[in-house]
This record gives sequence, C-alpha cells and structure tokens, in this order.
Amino acid sequence: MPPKRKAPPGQASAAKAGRASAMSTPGPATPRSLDSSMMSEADEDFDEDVTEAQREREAMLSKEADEFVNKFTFGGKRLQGQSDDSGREVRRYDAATPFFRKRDFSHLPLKPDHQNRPLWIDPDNCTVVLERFNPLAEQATDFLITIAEPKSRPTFLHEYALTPHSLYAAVSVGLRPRDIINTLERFLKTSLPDVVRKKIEDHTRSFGKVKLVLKHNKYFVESVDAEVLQTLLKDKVIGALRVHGSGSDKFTTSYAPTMGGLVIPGTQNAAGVHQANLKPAEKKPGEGGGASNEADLFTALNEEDDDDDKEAVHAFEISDANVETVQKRCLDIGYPILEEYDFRNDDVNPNLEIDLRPNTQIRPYQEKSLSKMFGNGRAKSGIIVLPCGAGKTLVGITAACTIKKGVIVLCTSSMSVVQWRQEFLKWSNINPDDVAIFTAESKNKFSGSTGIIVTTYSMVTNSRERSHDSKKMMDFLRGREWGLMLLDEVHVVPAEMFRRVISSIKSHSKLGLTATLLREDDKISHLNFLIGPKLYEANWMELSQQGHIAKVQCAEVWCPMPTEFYDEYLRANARMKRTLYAMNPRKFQACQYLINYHEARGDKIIVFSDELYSLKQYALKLKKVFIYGGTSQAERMQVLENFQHNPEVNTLFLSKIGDTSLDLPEATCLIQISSHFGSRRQEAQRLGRILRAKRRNDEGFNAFFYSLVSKDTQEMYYSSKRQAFLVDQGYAFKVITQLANIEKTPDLAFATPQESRELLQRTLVDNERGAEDDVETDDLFGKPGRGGGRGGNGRKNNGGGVRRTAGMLSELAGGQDMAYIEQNKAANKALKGKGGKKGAGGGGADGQSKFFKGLQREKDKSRARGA
Ligand SMILES: Nc1ncnc2c1ncn2[C@@H]1O[C@H](COP(=O)(O)OP(=O)(O)OP(=O)(O)O)[C@@H](O)[C@H]1O
Repeated sequence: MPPKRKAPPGQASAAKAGRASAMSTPGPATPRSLDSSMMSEADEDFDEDVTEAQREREAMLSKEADEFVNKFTFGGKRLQGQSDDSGREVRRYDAATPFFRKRDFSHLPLKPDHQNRPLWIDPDNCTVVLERFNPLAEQATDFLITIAEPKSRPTFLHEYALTPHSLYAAVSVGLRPRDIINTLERFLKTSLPDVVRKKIEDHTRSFGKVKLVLKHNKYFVESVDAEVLQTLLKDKVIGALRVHGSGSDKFTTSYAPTMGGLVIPGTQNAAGVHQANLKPAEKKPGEGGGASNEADLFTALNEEDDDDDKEAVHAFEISDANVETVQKRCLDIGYPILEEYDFRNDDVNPNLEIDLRPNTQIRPYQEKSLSKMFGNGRAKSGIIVLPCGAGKTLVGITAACTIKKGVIVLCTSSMSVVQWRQEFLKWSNINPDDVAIFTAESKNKFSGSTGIIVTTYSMVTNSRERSHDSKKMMDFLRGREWGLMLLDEVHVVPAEMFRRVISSIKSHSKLGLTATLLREDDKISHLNFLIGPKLYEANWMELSQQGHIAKVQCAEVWCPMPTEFYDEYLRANARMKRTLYAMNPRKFQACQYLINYHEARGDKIIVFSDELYSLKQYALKLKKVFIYGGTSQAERMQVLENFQHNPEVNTLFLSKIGDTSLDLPEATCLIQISSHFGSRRQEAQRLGRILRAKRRNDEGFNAFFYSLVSKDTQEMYYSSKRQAFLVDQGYAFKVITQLANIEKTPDLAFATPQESRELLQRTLVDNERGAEDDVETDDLFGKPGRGGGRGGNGRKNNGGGVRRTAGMLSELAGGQDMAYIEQNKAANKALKGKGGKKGAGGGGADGQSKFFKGLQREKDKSRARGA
C-alpha cells in the first residue's frame, strides 16, 4: 500500500488528486503538456504485493472504521448533529468521519472569521496545514518556513510540522516563543490549542543554553548558565562522558553574542546586503526573498540580542568519539545542543582570502537558505535541501565566502572533487593555489596558512594501508581546525562514514547539501546529530515556476501483461518476477512508442532500468546506446558526448549508475522501465536528471517523466510508494492506461502472440540460473567494474569485465536470437567509428558480463546434450 499519511481533512485527496487525474496520450501535434484522453480507471489496485502484516493491519483498521460508523451513525442511531439521550448535543459526524477516526478535530471551535485565516492545526502531532489558496498564504508560508519543517507541498494544501529542531531554528533567528505563539494565533482558524502552546514554550525555553564548541582541536560543552551545566553533569550518560584531568572543567571563556554586521556575499547587490538582520523599516520596496520577508512579519524581534556584552561561559570537555552521544542525550533531556561558530570572533584560525566574484548574484532561495545558516550572525551547522540543478554548489561556496576560514569539502566521487574545485574558481576570487585536491591521483596541500581542500568521503575514511603521501595528507587534515566542512550529497553517505569523517576531522561548522533528505532505511535522523538539523528545504514547484529548474510533466503508464507472462509471473520467485515485469512486451511497446514520439518532437531521452538484463535487451532491440556498470570509462564518455552533440543519438539507456552525478542538460524526457523497489530517493534523483534541462526557459517548455509499470504486479505498489516524495513536492502523477494508436507504431516489437511467447521463453531461459548481479556503482563517473574496482561510493563493484567476441555471438542459440543480438551490438559500437579503440570493454559487443557468460554456458550445454 502507498504510505498512508495521517492527513487532515482534504490533504489526502489533494495529494491523490494528482495521481488520479485524467490525461491523454500525446496526440500527433507537438503538445506542450500531457493532455487527457486516456483515463485512469483504478487508482489503488495494489493488492498484489500487500504483505500479510499489512493485510492484517488494514483489516483491523477497516473493522475499527466499521465499528465507528456503526456506533455513531447507523447502528448507534446517533445521526449527524443530533442530541444524545440526555439531550446533550453530540459531535457532528458525517460519512467521512470514520476515515479520520481519532484525527477528527471538528470539535475545535472555529473563529468567526476563519475563512480569512489560512492555517489549521493538529494538536496531537503539532502538524500545521496551510491553505495555499488563502490571500494570506504567502505571509503564512514565510512564517511557517521559519518555525516548522515542510512535510508536503502539493498544489492546494501544504503540511508543516513543528519539531524541536524547527522551533530551535526559529529561536536562533531571533524569534521569541511569544512571537511564534502570537503569529500562529493570528493565522489559525481555531484558537491555538493549549497543548501546542505548551510544547512551543517547553521546546523553546532551553534552546541555545547549551553549545558545542571546538577549541584548540578539542570539543567542549558550554553554557553561560552554570546550573544548566550542573544538570548535564549530573546526568548519568553525559556525566560519565566528561573528560577529566584536562583542566577543562575550570575552563571559562567569553564571547560576544552579536547579531549585527554579518554580510552574506552575493545577495541583492553584489557588495552584499545585510539581509539576515534587516529590520522591517530598512526593507526596500520590491526586495524579495531572504529573511527580509520574515522581518516583515514580526514587528518585535528580540532587540536584546544585539547586546554586545561579554558573558562568562562554563564548559567541560568531551572526547571526539562521544560528541554524537552527548548531542542525542542533550536533546532527550530537553537541552538541545547547539553547534554554532562565531567565526567573526575567531582569532585563532587564520583568515582565508575569498570573496564571491563581483558579478555573482545568488538567487533568492539560495539567499534564504543561507540566512537560515547565518541567521544570528554565527554559522549554524545543518543541512540545506535544494532540488537537483538548483545550485547547491554555489550555496556551499557562498557559505565559505561568508566564514572566510579554512574549508574542507567532501564529495562522493573524484569527478565531483574536480567539479567542486572548478566551481570555486568560477564563482569566487580564491587564489587557485589555495584550493587543493586530495584524491588517489592528487595529494596537494594549499600554499598559504589556510585554504580549501576538496576530497572524497572514501579518501578520508579509508581504513586500508595508506601510501606515505596519503598518510601525510591525513595527518595534515587531522591536525588542523577547519572553519567549515562542506558535505555534498549527504543522503547517500552511510552514517558510519560520517562518524568517521567527523571524528577524524575537526571543523567549527558543517554544512550538508542534498537534493532529497530521504533514506529508505530511516537513518536520516542520525544526520541531525552528525551534521545538524535541516536548515532549509526549497519548494520544488516554486523553483520550477520561477524558471530555476524545469517544469516536469509526470506520468505513470500502465502496461497490461499478456496472459502467458502473467501466469509465469504468478509462479516465479522474487528475482524472476522483477525480470518478468520489466520484460513485459506491452511495456516494451510502450517504451518504443514513447521513444518514437519524443524523438520526433526533438527531445533527448534517457531510459532508466535497474534491471540489467532488460536494460540490455531493450537497448539492443531498439538499437540504442546504453551505459551500465561494466561500460568502460572511455566508452561512457564517448556515449555521453554523442548523446549531447550528435543529432543521430537521441536516446540513451542507463542503469542506476546514472541516478546521480549526471549532468546532461540536453535531456528533456525520462522513461523508467525498472526501478529499485519503492525508493522515493531514487525517483527524486532520477527526476533530477531533467530538472536542469537547457530548454527549461523556452516558452511553454515541459520536460517529461514516464514510469512504465506492469499492471497488477508488485510494480504498481512500488511505483505509488516511490512517488510519495514527489507528490509531496507538488508533482501530479497522471495515469495513462492506453497509448493512442500504439498498434500503428512502425515495426512495433512483439506485436504477435508468437513473438510475445518467444520473448517469454527467451527471458525464462536466459534468467533461469539467476541473471547477472545488479551490483552497480551509484556513480556514473566512478570506475567501471573490470577487476572489481570501487565505485564512487566506495562499494565493491563487480561489473562484468569479460570481453565478448563475434565468434561467441554467432554461437548463441536460435536464428532469431542471433539476429536479435547481432543487430543489438550496433548502437554503442557504431559510435566507436573507425578510430574507436578496440576492446575498450563495457557495454557494447565488448561488454561481456556474467549474464552473457551464463548464457553461453547454457548454450554450450544444450549443444552438448544435442550432440
Ligand atoms: N545564483 C546563480 N546564478 C547563476 N547560475 C547559477 C546560480 N546558482 C546555480 N547556478 C547554475 O545552476 C546550475 C546547477 O548548479 P549546481 O550544479 O550547483 O546544482 P546542484 O544543486 O548541485 O545539482 P545536483 O544536485 O544535480 O548536483 C549550474 O550550472 C550553476 O552554475
């Protein structure tokens, strides 16, 4: 079942509206968007894959709902708006009531002018729902972004959650609890429930009282309130982790909690405007974005914060290894620990000469995200979430230009390392000698007393024997205090890797960057302690409306399975099921149809498949180029270059190695034929591949994202689960059940029952022994698998490394099979041209893999049997 959001009235239907809405197949003319002749019939027919536990749970819920209906409506004879036996008015229940069960808050009295107010609140879980169509929606949005975490933002209703971290973030930009309460009260349709009021007061009372600071390469827990520190030391977990004997307990210092004077470079005017602290009166008309809007909302910000008095601070030391435990415990006992870097008063670490170039202007959402980081004049550690192609790199660089101390950048691959360095040189005036790279190939230090090091997670966490140079470099990295640690793509890095990075390299502030703060393993909460809370999450829809990322039309194409395929599917094991629903001939035809259609209208298409067998079969049959883990680096580059510049090469088949790190602004259409179960992250990452579309600002331009799913199979369930994140971002998935005139497609594959049966037989035989491993590096630019190299994510990569020869091909069984494969090798190989390197390995005819070897063995055996 799709994840069931506990939605307030209207929310669920708003989110669902997108999926269920009607659409039509693209007609013969060049449409600007998906239209609507092919209707979705069933929306939620996902029985196939529902587990036993889920079934039981649903049965229970449905029983509960029935009982509820029975009690309050028909069976109990208490009908809507009626009095009970004692004459007391009973709550009003209607036919929809059972669906909300305990989450029905119709008893909260509405204010008389509630229509004019944009917010609803769920007192149980502090969820706030915003009516986007309300005239006050803009103001309310700015307010909510400051105090709450966005959860779901489809077209009409947005959902936010008040969390300890979000409330802390609000306090740290200068809002007092009473500002939060009063403003909420103003926007709410009901009065603010006491329980929420109390939560806000409780959660904000102790914020900012405890700080984690780095001094002389050691971590200290600090507070200006000696009593608070005593409370922490008396705690059985924290007390035991205090480092004694370093004199740390007597350690006191002073700091100036100033707010004024901070300049985020690149804002509004190139010289830098003090957006974060702009007072309402100072705001110039027409200035959008940034904290200035927020300043509008709150007339009474905490003036006392401007006080420059120095205060005594009490502190005790903790070891590097215990930082995370102490942070977690402090949050549990109501003293969320705050990691802030008062970089302007750091006289210990040398300053870095770095500024944004004068012509660099950061965009309003980039500025807004940075104003969350530097909200009170210091650098708060945390994570900024911006969609792919929205310019996370520039956000990181601007943070570095604001702090102006040593920076260490951690990336997922050595290709990204090179790109980050180039971006630093492009956007800032940093001396090239001050940006050094630490990878397997290059181990340079910067020339001056401080600088920037760009490296990969695996370089700094590598536990194998290091070379002499690497060791020296690691000592160099460990021996310094860094002002800022930039962590790229934080959602893909294992928590353990972060732990190792953070415990070996000391930095005063950390900024994590990601497009989707999503992990299916729920480990994402670890990032709160390892890096910091989410500071800002952009609204994808807003960015696409403003032209910063492309507008995308999303569609799910339902492909029925021929009976014989479906029979096999029902009998097959899990692995074979996946192969069968990917190899469904109706899906193949849909893919062929969509490729033809979009190529004809000038699109460049990427077809994604996680299933290597089908990836190759599709690409070969359709004579298209493809890249997967086993494709050599040279061949990858050649294929990508052709895809970008060669008008003859308009479709590229990619395995999951292309999910990230792929910058192909030419691509305007994505077709997904197989994917990784219900991964919301993968779905978002894949969509991200077309958000940068070059043509995004052409009038009426749309990019297209199709998911092809085999009807009545597990894919239906996974697909709806995968879409949850994008639906929350406001994307509407339309359902196509019938592609118009598909049967008229020239050379339509598997058009006869005979061909369809042959495909089934071949698929079964080919995969009988278990097809090749799907072990793939996540990184398109990581090393291909030959010899078991390591991908950008440090995982072992088993990609096929055996070469295939023409002789072997000719021996593959069956005339039609041979023709099939022979025509197939053409696409990648054709690109090599006359001057192409022979035996470059990889995807084309050279890219031998376990699958082909297995197949060959199978054929050899059957020939032997025949003989
Ligand atoms: N303020 C800006 N002004 C002009 N161009 C910008 C700005 N911000 C970003 N860009 C451009 O937008 C493009 C995308 O930026 P970037 O590569 O940093 O995106 P990203 O968010 O890191 O994407 P991904 O998640 O796919 O890596 C780049 O070409 C970058 O130069």
